[in-house]
Amino acid sequence: MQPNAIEIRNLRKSFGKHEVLKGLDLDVPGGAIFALLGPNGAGKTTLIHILSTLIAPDEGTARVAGWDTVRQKNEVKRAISLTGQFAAVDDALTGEENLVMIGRLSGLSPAEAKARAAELTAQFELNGAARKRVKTYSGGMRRRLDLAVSLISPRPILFLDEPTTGLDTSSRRALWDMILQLAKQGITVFLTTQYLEEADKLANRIAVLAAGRIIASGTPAELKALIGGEVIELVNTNEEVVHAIPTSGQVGDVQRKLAELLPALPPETRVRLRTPSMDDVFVALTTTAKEELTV
Ligand SMILES: Nc1ncnc2c1ncn2[C@@H]1O[C@H](COP(=O)(O)OP(=O)(O)OP(=O)(O)O)[C@@H](O)[C@H]1O
Repeated sequence: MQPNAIEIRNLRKSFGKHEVLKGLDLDVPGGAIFALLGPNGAGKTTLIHILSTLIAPDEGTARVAGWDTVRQKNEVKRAISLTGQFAAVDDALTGEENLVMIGRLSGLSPAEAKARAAELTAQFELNGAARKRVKTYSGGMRRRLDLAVSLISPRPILFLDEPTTGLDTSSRRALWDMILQLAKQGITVFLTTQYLEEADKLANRIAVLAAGRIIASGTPAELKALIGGEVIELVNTNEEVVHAIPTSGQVGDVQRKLAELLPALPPETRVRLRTPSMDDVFVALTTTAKEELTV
């Protein structure tokens, strides 16, 4: 088994009095396509910014590729690609010129940069557009170029912040295929999305961020079991649900799942078992996400 690509422990972040992340714990296995689901303002981008060293947490730790995001920033940066952040695409240049320029900035020779640009324009189906200025690109082409640019020098972990927001269905599916191909090459993909369907199609691990906490996590099948199975809810003294864990409801399964969590739980945590609905699980998600759920 590969080690975890990302390990987050008790991560907290506030902006002024607004507490955005309220003590996150999360592991992302190496080689996974991991989807972080959550409504607008849940803190998804904030978490990506912490993981990619752009901002520091107030408390807790995050390790990316084994490196601490505060104390070992440079090592983290060398292990990750971040779409649309480190690599600013210049609208006045063509797609190819952008790729060559970023290739040169990443230390490739002119010939290597040209070769890598050609490879990436083919991989991201931008052949026809490579010689056109980026300002003439559609939203889908622009996203594909962003992704290509971030992959000029391949890194083991790729962050994609809402990669398909605003894209039409066919562009979205084309981008999903490309993300799946990257995962086949062994890249760990950490993406955020507001679309449950997207997480379901792409990801092998999903976590739902709402009100500053991970309210549910697991494989897509486990999350779906939340709809039809039972849910163990762990509730803190403020009546907040701190964990929602899918279970068959049988005594052995409940016992095993509680035993796994027990060492990390404050003793005053209360346990309840309930029949879930999709609305319960994704209660904090946006209307858009809820529409996707009913498709
Ligand atoms: N630099 C900042 N200063 C003040 N508040 C901020 C800052 N960055 C984010 N926030 C606030 O933190 C909250 C979480 O924002 P964030 O962008 O992380 O959410 P998100 O889940 O990515 O949302 P979206 O889906 O809308 O992109 C929001 O209420 C936002 O207004």
